[in-house]
Amino acid sequence: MPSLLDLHAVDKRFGDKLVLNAVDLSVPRNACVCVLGPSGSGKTTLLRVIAGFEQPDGGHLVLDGRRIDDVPAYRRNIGFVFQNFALFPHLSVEDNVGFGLEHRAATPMPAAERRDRVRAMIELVGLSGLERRDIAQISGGQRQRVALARTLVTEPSLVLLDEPLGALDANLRTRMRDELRLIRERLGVTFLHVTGSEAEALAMGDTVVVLDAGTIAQVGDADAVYNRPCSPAVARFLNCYNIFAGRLEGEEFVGALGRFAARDARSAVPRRRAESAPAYAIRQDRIIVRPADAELAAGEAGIAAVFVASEYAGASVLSFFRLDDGRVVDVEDHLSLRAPPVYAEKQRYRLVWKSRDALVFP
Ligand SMILES: Nc1ncnc2c1ncn2[C@@H]1O[C@H](COP(=O)(O)OP(=O)(O)OP(=O)(O)O)[C@@H](O)[C@H]1O
Repeated sequence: MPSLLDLHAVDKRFGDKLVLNAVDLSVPRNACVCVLGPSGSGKTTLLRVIAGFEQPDGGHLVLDGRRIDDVPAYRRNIGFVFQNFALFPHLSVEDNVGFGLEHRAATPMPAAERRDRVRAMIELVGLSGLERRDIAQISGGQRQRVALARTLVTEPSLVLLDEPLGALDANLRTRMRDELRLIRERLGVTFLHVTGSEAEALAMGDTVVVLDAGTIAQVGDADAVYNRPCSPAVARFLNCYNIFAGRLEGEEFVGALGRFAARDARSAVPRRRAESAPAYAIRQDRIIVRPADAELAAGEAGIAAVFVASEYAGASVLSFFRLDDGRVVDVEDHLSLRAPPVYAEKQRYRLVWKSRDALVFP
């Protein structure tokens, strides 16, 4: 089936700065595509260009088989959910949700039909009973739902969400992630969601797109992006890899940490970015902590390090080890797999991993 939205070589400049650089992107119908990128990578600009709030400086956009470059924002049938929700504080929940319908550019809708649509949408996002409340009298999570309902009630073909969970506290964010997914699936609408949170992108995206300084660095499902980041930069955004610099010498990766076999490491990493320096990456949860004098088995690599501290992170414990050159290596122990680790402070250990679990970026 043809995609709902296609961007072809889209550029956007602000002054001298190329903020979007030849962006090619396909958004399938009835899917959630999450764009993950650090602050300043161009996520909001990408959404604003798609919505029609900004004009691209190059390339073109196709929505539902139709070029939309010259279509004004209000006629694109694209919804936008802003990070700060942008609700009207002096209006009730119901009036906020109804606002979009009331001010439609096309023919006005009869009042009774409008009311039914608003009520149905309020029910869908789980806010029945709060219709008459002012925005100031509801919680952050409820405001989030109002913002979503206000966008969805106009039946857009595509909904753009700009860090929609960024204003919520951590607990609520996790709950709303599931809620958003369920609502999207129920309506069969397409979401293009941008976020700086790798957890959010991996949990919500049927497709995850990694944006690095205005360029698409990788596109894949969550599993592919998480397990096979295509560059050190992507691995860094994922926040779950220890990354070491060095160079490839024959079948070994050589760096300040020593020499590691790269032959059976997963060195066939796709598409090396021309500007990225060689690197060796090992996921935090692939490292096993052994006594300092433990021997390495065949196919294993390891380094000596001193335990510094641990911190609980919900279902896992993150432990920090200092290497001889001062750098810190993070080790993650999933509590579903192992008992909580007990490491002695300032004690020396050997951090061990299977060479084949390492990623080598030549
Ligand atoms: N209207 C503008 N005029 C000039 N520069 C801009 C404008 N809007 C954005 N920029 C610049 O473009 C770059 C990308 O900004 P953008 O807001 O798209 O990034 P982002 O990935 O959404 O960041 P964040 O996660 O911090 O919101 C930044 O360097 C920003 O300063």
